[in-house]
Amino acid sequence: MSAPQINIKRLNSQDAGFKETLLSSLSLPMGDDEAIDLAVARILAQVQSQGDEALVALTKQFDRLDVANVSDLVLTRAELEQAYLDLSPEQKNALDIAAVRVRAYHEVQKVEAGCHSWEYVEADGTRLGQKVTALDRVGIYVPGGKAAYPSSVLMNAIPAKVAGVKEVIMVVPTPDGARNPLVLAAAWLAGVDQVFTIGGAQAVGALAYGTNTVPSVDKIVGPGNAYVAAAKRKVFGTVGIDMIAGPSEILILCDGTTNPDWIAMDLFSQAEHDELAQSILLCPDAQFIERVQESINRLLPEMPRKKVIETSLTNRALLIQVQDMSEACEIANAIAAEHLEICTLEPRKWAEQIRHAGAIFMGNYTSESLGDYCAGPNHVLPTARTARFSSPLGVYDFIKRSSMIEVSEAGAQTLGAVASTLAHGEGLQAHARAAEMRLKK
Ligand SMILES: NC(=O)c1ccc[n+]([C@@H]2O[C@H](COP(=O)([O-])OP(=O)(O)OC[C@H]3O[C@@H](n4cnc5c(N)ncnc54)[C@H](O)[C@@H]3O)[C@@H](O)[C@H]2O)c1
Ligand SMILES: N[C@H](CO)Cc1c[nH]c[nH+]1
Ligand SMILES: [Zn+2]
Repeated sequence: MSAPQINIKRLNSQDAGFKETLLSSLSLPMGDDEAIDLAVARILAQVQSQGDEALVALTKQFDRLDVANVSDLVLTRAELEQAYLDLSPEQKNALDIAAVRVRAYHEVQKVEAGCHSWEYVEADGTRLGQKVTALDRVGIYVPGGKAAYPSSVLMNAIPAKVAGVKEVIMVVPTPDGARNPLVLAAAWLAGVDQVFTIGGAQAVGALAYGTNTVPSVDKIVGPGNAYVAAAKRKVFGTVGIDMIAGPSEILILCDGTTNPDWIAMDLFSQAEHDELAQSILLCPDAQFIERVQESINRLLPEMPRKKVIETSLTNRALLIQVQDMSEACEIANAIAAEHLEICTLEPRKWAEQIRHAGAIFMGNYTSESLGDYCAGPNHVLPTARTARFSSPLGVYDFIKRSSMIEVSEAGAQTLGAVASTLAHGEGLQAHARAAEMRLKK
């Protein structure tokens, strides 16, 4: 019996109106849905006014977890450690290796991405510089509605700890009370300081405003669904946020030299996250696109998450025939995908033409899924075309900079004259006088 045909939208870059059709098929940034916005505003107000009591009620309502007291939503460090100790040797080893690799990458990032203080001294002795300090306390949101994400625990907590954040507070929903042992173990391994089993907008509200039990934080990071995204947008200003990371995306550029089964499975790998996830293939070879479609049809029925994958592929995926690889790169820059795989003979050559992508995976052996778990770079990445202006979560998200200025007596003479002239020009006499008073008579 032949495999059922999965209906995936086909486009050709030569079609009339291709660019418009493509752009209108891409994901929109999350958090713009009016009904969700309203629901989230109510939840945040409830958390702000009722604190712990609201957390208990909302966790019962949305996660079907009925606890008598908010203390039942707290996980102790001992529980986290026990979860780690109870892992199978294989799981422990995999988690350890992933944590070591993620830490190593972010240690290098801390040095190379300018996450250190610096200063220089001018000829007259004036010192100027930048002081870098880690945030005091951050909240990490670990999604848990449709799947459990131990890898996201590592990706959020490790860079925070590498940056020097003293307190990392984690929230993770446990629908129906189901705690994922790998999530708890990852929290222990990454050095998370406190964990609360709460999720959604109520968890974001608790971290932003604080309750008697949940401490308020300075910044909230981590991906989540539309409720989490809307809540993060709303609390921004009270606390910092990293970005609004939406449903997963993968864009594959392939010259037709890769095993089509590999391409099909890589498309599945992001589609299986969410019905709203988006998988796109750009390829100049029409016959190869047919072979990928055949692989999809044959491989999908054996996937445990085939329902989610099929919905995502039929509603959101695109198989696009392009003129050549150069055009594929141009289109990839317009899409600005979260994950970009370049499955070609000369991946580095094409990567040079890419300006916009959250993460670029080069070569046939670099499946995106390696990056999700253990390559080392962060898997929390900009989605919905925001890679045009934002970057992966990193050590730099957990630090801030203060400008340092120490003007010498000699420096005050030259700078004082300049400041005085400009201040008078702005009509700000006190500014001028403050500079002039320091001038030698
Ligand atoms: N970019 C990344 O790094 C990354 C990593 C992992 C997951 N993801 C994405 O994160 C998302 C995770 O979503 P999820 O749903 O699995 O978990 P989630 O933890 O983000 O959301 C679950 C919470 O949503 C709230 N909620 C659900 N329905 C609600 C309703 N009707 N009203 C109010 N609140 C409601 C509940 O409080 C629940 O605890 C997926 O889109 C996935 O693709 C992204
Ligand atoms: N691909 C997700 C980010 O879009 C991250 C992830 C976690 N686990 C598996 N995948
Ligand atoms: Zn993934």
